[in-house]
Amino acid sequence: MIEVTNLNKSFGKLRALNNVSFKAGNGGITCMLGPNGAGKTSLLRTLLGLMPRDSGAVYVDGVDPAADARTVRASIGFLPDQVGLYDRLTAREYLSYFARLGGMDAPQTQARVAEVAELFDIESLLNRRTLGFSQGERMRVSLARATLTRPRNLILDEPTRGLDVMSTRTLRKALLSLRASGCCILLSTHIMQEVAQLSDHIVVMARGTVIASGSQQQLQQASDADDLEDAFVNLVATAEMEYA
Ligand SMILES: Nc1ncnc2c1ncn2[C@@H]1O[C@H](COP(=O)(O)OP(=O)(O)OP(=O)(O)O)[C@@H](O)[C@H]1O
Repeated sequence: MIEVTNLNKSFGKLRALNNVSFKAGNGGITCMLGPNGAGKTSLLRTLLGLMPRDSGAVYVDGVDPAADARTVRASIGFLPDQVGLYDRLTAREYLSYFARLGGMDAPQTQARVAEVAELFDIESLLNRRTLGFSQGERMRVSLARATLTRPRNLILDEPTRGLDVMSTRTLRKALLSLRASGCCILLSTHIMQEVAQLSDHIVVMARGTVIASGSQQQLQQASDADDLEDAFVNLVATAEMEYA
């Protein structure tokens, strides 16, 4: 469970996060939607304690990342906006390394790597060095790493970038199965179809502020739109007009 209240973060004069508040519950998928520069990545980084906030409260399973970043990070699987693999390692070595870091012994590591490889359909990649992996292959290995330790919370920054239709479907299936197991999933994306198919709750951001939140139906009703894309465009346009 992730709870954010009145979160603020500025870079010099630029207010990247402006009184942001929302909740992402367990056993649910919360999708964060926003135009470029809305503050989505800044928000995710602040939640992990990777970036200090100026003010406001953040709790992940009741723990403040500013007070105990270690505990919070141990409870979160994170897919960052830039995924980096260790090029000299095979995908199996890479995943095993993180499993061991997460406290698994050798047999547990072997079993869990096999499970996530199946979940993200990367069995055929396991024995290849990650150097030269395609964007989609890198992404699937990174998603497998993010879920390795069965985190109670999963934070994904644009998880479908670079994925083809089949891989996107594999990801969708994996996320729904993680949701069913009670995981709190928070993801940022630009892809409306993904939000429409996955979200239990949507948080729309623009210019560092939450401008709307609710179910897809609630957002469409609030903005008098027939589909999510129109709702999003209407909400952002209204916020931009108010800002101007
Ligand atoms: N380290 C930083 N230093 C200065 N400005 C930053 C920094 N990180 C983010 N910003 C600025 O904060 C604002 C929010 O950026 P952020 O990356 O959080 O947006 P985003 O919603 O993730 O955008 P996108 O969809 O383009 O990835 C932008 O104006 C960005 O230029």
